[in-house]
Amino acid sequence: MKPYVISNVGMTLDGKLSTVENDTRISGENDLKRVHQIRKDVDAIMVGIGTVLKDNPKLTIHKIPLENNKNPVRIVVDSNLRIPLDSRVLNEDAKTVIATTEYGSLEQSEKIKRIEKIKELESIENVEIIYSGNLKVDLELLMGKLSKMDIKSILLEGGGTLNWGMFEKNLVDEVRVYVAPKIFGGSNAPTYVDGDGFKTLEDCVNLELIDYYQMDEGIVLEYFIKKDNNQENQE
Ligand SMILES: NC(=O)C1=CN([C@@H]2O[C@H](COP(=O)(O)OP(=O)(O)OC[C@H]3O[C@@H](n4cnc5c(N)ncnc54)[C@H](O)[C@@H]3O)[C@@H](O)[C@H]2O)C=CC1
Ligand SMILES: Nc1nc(O)c(N)c(N[C@@H]2O[C@H](COP(=O)(O)O)[C@@H](O)[C@H]2O)n1
Repeated sequence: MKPYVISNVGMTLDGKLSTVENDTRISGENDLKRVHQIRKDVDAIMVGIGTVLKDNPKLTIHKIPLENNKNPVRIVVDSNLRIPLDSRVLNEDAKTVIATTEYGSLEQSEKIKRIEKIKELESIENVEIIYSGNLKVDLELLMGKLSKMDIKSILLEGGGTLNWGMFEKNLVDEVRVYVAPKIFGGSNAPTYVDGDGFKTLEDCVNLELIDYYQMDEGIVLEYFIKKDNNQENQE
């Protein structure tokens, strides 16, 4: 069993998650409330280390009232333990899981030093390091481990590199995106799904539209991922 994964982003009409200079103001206030409602409905929120380094997000419920003082678990996918110790995701507002590799490109002695530093934070019992794969985090293995930790649902909040990793391995179940009526442009601006990309139509992910509605100045689109992708693409 793997957790149910909902992928959400706020993107421009040209699929950008930020400008080339990392201006990420895409969603309006109502859309951010919609995102925080999803945060409330899931067991965990997952991002890549690129997003932590660029945005320093809190990844808590703070745009709508928090009930029972219970934030979802925060998961940071971080192969080489680049997470700064003063990152907001390491504060005491919620539990944080750092998913890293057994052996990465990082010198083992350096990695051990970083683990020791993070373990000092573990004394406040809200940070846990889990290991899956080598060189980069094995996302399929990670999903199995998270499932065993009783994480049944995850909101995947990007960025483009991690989104690719999750789509490539067919680990996403549902997509909800806010599309702002803006064009950011720029081949170096992150898009919804970056990475290597699928090579042919036969390989790509197919989606089924389930709902769409206006929000702020943009539109929200909701899709299920078609799981019989290969069959679909060969018809
Ligand atoms: N508008 C929006 O809704 C959002 C915008 N963003 C933007 O996206 C940008 C960050 O995106 P990225 O730089 O692409 O970073 P990212 O957040 O996708 O993190 C990528 C990192 O994840 C790690 N990783 C480990 N194993 C992996 C695997 N198997 N597959 C993929 N990644 C793996 C790698 O260290 C990789 O560098 C920022 O500019 C941020 O502002 C991020 C989230 C939401
Ligand atoms: N849905 C959405 N719309 C935007 O316009 C955004 N810039 C983002 N960014 C994501 O939200 C994180 C910030 O979370 P906190 O408010 O700090 O809890 C950011 O890191 C992106 O993952 N999302």
